[in-house]
Amino acid sequence: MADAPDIVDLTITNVAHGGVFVARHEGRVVFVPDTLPGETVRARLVDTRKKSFWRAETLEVLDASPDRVDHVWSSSSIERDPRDRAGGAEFGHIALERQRRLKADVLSDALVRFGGLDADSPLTRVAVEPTPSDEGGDGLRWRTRVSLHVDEEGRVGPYAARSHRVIPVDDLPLATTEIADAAPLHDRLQGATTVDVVASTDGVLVAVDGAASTGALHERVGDRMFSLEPLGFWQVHREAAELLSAAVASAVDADRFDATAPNLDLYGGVGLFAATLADRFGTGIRVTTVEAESSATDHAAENLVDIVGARAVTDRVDRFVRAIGREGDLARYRDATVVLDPPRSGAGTALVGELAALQPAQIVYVACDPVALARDTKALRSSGYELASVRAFDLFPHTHHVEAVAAFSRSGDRRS
Ligand SMILES: C[S@@+](CC[C@H](N)C(=O)[O-])C[C@H]1O[C@@H](n2cnc3c(N)ncnc32)[C@H](O)[C@@H]1O
Repeated sequence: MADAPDIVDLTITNVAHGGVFVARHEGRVVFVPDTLPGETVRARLVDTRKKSFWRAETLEVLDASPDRVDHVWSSSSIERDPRDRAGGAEFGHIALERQRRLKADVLSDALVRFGGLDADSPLTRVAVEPTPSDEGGDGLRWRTRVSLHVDEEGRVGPYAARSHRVIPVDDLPLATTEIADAAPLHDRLQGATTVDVVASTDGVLVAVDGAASTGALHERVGDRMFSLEPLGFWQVHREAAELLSAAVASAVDADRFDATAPNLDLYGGVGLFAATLADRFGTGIRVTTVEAESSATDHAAENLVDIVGARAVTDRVDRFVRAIGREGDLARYRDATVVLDPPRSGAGTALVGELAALQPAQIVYVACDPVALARDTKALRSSGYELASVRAFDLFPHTHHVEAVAAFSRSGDRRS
């Protein structure tokens, strides 16, 4: 068989999960970055090993979408050789409004294809909401955490998309101004491998190879201060913690909330959503945060000290939930509210099934991956839960990422 030609002209038909777009070449799906539906691009086929799909890189736009704009980060521009385009702003060439519609399409499509929802269900028609300050804004200067890499010559920068090649850059336009100013973009850090730059209420911290100059950082959400490890998990957009906390608070159905039930904040980090529940329903509530990192749990215990019935547990969520099941004390959980905020891979079908077996009154799922949310939605729906609401937020402008908050209630329960 003759080799396929390297360079092809492709017409883009759709957006796919993961920040790439879909074209077809000789009947085969080709995933292409740096483009938009409706565009025709000249592209180089770069991965043709798989039978089911190939990958290509965009070299030139032959017929541009009206939603194409100059890239917000010149270091990622299509004018550059694909190998030299900085990663991390893969939607930066798209008008913000259109970025949000594309993210909504990916979420809707996932809920239908993997979540089993009807295509015409109103629950699949989710609008991706901007944060208050990004409304009408440019979607820049929001990142409070940036991880950079150092190459063998000591140059500091982000990786190129889908690569471990360090790209030296002059600016970090998605990062807050303090971070962009503090990042050692022009230094030579020979022998180092990573640089993390973190902005918190304590100022900006620059950590080379994970070495932080402080024991803890602090973040404010409303009237609450949270302490956390310098490089520990915290929501990345400067408005994310406040916005997600409000979204979780309003996703919880007050009629189903029982302050005396063993309520859970799973994948709890330093206790953000346990505090959300207490701020909405009073500091007399019972709530347990479960988190795998013991250092985060220590901070959670400190952060939740005013909540009389709060407990912070270090455990893997799957082990914790399985242990409840083994204890046979399931009845206590029938009145519980569960908030869960798993990492990108989602909670997983097995854990979701075990959680559903506890039959909590309601589950609020905070998701940073639409497909993982959709798969877990399917598992919850087949274990006796109904999807009651979904909201989505543009907490990662100019990237393909989207955050969603989904509320589930036990099927057959009636609101009182
Ligand atoms: C997306 S973060 C959410 C943290 C917290 N809800 C917040 O908003 O700040 C996910 C958290 O889950 C923790 N984690 C990851 N896998 C876990 C597991 N299997 N069991 C318990 N915690 C886990 C991580 O350490 C991280 O703190």
